[in-house]
Amino acid sequence: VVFECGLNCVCGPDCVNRTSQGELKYRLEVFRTPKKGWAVRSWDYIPSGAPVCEYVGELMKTDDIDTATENNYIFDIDCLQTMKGLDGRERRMRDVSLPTYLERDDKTSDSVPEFCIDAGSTGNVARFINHSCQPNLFVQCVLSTHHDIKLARVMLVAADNIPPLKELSYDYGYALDSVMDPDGRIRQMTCYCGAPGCRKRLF
Ligand SMILES: C[S@@+](CC[C@H](N)C(=O)[O-])C[C@H]1O[C@@H](n2cnc3c(N)ncnc32)[C@H](O)[C@@H]1O
Repeated sequence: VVFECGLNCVCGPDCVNRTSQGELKYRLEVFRTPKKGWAVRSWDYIPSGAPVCEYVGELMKTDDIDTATENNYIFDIDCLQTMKGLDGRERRMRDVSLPTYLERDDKTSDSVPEFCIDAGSTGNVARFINHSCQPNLFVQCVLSTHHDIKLARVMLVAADNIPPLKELSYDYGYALDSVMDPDGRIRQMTCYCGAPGCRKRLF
């Protein structure tokens, strides 16, 4: 998690610890793909490590999402699960020692994200960024005005130097067979990311 200055800090908007805040720095274009619907690319070169855009939408309790209606624009705020190694977006933190308040325990209440961002009816360009099994963006949780990790802001950050017009993508982080329809049947979605090591399915 990145801690940035925010509304409660006495520094101003020019503070260097507000890297992910402010306007979009790159000219992003939404374009149509043959198999994945809409997608996003940048007209500008994006250097590795640069924050590209925030995933913006309506903050919702995950339990309040209507699962009967298809909505492709839900982003689970799974920073806590990722850090605790609870089937989060990536399991890279598993062998890293965590602060005691994050130590893994058996409480199942923390095993699923409590909140999500629903960009179905309102959002920004981030809602059109597709999944790739070999992505050029990564998900970075950011805390600024508060320190509640369950409500962290979600930034998409360049994982590589990205040349102009290359499609932007991040790993949606689904475990295979983890998505069910309202009747409890496993849903599957074919992945068309085209990466050499493609897992062939989003979920
Ligand atoms: C957040 S939206 C991304 C924008 C979407 N392509 C659109 O046209 O609005 C997520 C949806 O895009 C599609 N999608 C994203 N990445 C994909 C991929 N690698 N292969 C196939 N479909 C993908 C799936 O339909 C997915 O549910």
